[in-house]
Amino acid sequence: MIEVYAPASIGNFAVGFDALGAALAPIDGSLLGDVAVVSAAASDEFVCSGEYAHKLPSDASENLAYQCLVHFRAHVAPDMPSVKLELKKNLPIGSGLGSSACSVVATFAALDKFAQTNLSQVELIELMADFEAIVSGGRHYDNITPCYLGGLQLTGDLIPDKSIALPVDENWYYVAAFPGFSLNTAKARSVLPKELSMHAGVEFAQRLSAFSSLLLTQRFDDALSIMQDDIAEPYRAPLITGFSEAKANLPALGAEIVSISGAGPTLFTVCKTLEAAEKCAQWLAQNYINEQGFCHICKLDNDGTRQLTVL
Ligand SMILES: Nc1ncnc2c1ncn2[C@@H]1O[C@H](COP(=O)(O)OP(=O)(O)O)[C@@H](O)[C@H]1O
Ligand SMILES: N[C@@H](CCOP(=O)(O)O)C(=O)O
Repeated sequence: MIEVYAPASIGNFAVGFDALGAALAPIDGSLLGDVAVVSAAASDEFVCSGEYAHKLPSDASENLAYQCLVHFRAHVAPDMPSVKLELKKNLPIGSGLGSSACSVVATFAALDKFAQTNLSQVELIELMADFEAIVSGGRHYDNITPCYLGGLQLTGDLIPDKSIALPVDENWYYVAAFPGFSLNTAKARSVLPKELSMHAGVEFAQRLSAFSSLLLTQRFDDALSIMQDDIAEPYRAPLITGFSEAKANLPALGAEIVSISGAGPTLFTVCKTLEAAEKCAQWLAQNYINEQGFCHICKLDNDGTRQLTVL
């Protein structure tokens, strides 16, 4: 049996629409992500369990993890012995935490290990991105590569091997608050403008390249000072009840920045101290999340996707 965990991630990371993403590790040691378990069976079967399984279509053929298994058997490893695939769906759907990417990454990574197909990193990343694109309304790697590789990843087709890891200040804390309602990624992409002005395009390129260079040269405070999303946040904020209030209130509690995680409705902050992160988390618990929501103080998950059990 192979059991693989894939962590939640913050797509866009404010300055890198579709190009920057970070994997999350709650500091309380809990696992925030999906798990795929592959074991030998008499014939191929699929089971979806976990807290959010009931939010997914009951027909297995509509579950991305099952679709990954069907593709893997047909096109990657036709000789693989029959398997039982169990997806433990621990992340809410349409949350802005890279939920669909988590399922796809955990499943392909587990199947690759079980069948010993030894796909290259780039082959796996491409396969994973193909499947996430089925539901998200666009092909982007900013959940896939941080989820798979861990850390903060600058990512895309133009980038050698699809991804470059960027350093962050080890003192930074990330508060991720899921308000408890869903926002479909494809819908949140549909409200974005189809074109950027020349000015906006130049500014986006400047901001992302400066942010990356500042991180790479350890100028972390300077990087934070330009961490802002002018590309997606202005269009998506109206879709997220409470986001504008949070953005207005959290800086006074020590949030260096407040932005939307992925397509939302999860929001995230970057804080320089645990004390500030705790104050932000408390405010968010009282003012942003409902009974179905949750809030985690996190560091980056630098391990990315990993095996939990091998039997
Ligand atoms: N294993 C899966 N995990 C998440 N979503 C899935 C899965 N299988 C199918 N889906 C469907 O894909 C869509 C994912 O919605 P999306 O808003 O892209 O989620 P997220 O942003 O959380 O990844 C939903 O319609 C959901 O029913
Ligand atoms: N770059 C994408 C990220 C979507 O992340 P998700 O977690 O909401 O699926 C976008 O902004 O659309």
